[in-house]
Amino acid sequence: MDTLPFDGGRLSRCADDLIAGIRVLSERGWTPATSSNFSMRLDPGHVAITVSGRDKGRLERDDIMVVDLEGRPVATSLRSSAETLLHTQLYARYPEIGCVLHTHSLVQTVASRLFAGAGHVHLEGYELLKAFHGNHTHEMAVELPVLPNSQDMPVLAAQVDALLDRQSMWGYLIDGHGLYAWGRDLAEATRHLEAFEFLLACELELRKLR
Ligand SMILES: CSCCC(=O)C(=O)COP(=O)(O)O
Ligand SMILES: [Zn+2]
Repeated sequence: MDTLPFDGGRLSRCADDLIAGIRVLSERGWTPATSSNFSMRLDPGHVAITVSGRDKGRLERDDIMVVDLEGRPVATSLRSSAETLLHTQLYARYPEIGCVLHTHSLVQTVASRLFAGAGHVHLEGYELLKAFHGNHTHEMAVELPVLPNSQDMPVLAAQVDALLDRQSMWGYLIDGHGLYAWGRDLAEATRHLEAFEFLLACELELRKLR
């Protein structure tokens, strides 16, 4: 019997953790209509990622597969997320990244439309900015980029790479699409995702009141 090029036990543990975390996000309504995709680093060269087209609120172990850092399936005939390249480009670029989360919440999608013209959402003055790794005060600003949407993943990935060449960041919006957020592990990526969601909701509320 051939041996797998990754640790099967680690895959099972990652899949279980990922599925439990995704279920919480899905129960909040952040993964409508099979949207969204999620991944976790297995080892320096392999990533566990959701299979394309699955209902992300009802994932089972078989809905998580393995790809290499170029997004090629490993030891499976399943098709990984259509947006796999947006995950693997982050793992390939930053060895410290351990988890990438992508959701399509109402708040994220509305905000992406509203701020697409500006190209970013300016987040400043919020205590919750301290939720982002490396931030220690509310007296700072975070620019959350908003990229034009595309069905061409290499085009989108090139836009993300160009941004990462200029600024350090923990996430970005795609216009009319959703949010990508990441972190060193599942807990940190989830915290970043939740912080972006909350801060975007604040910005939308402020728009209504002004
Ligand atoms: C039905 S949502 C359209 C695709 C998308 O944006 C998404 O997040 C889910 O795609 P996947 O291939 O990862 O299921
Ligand atoms: Zn998507």
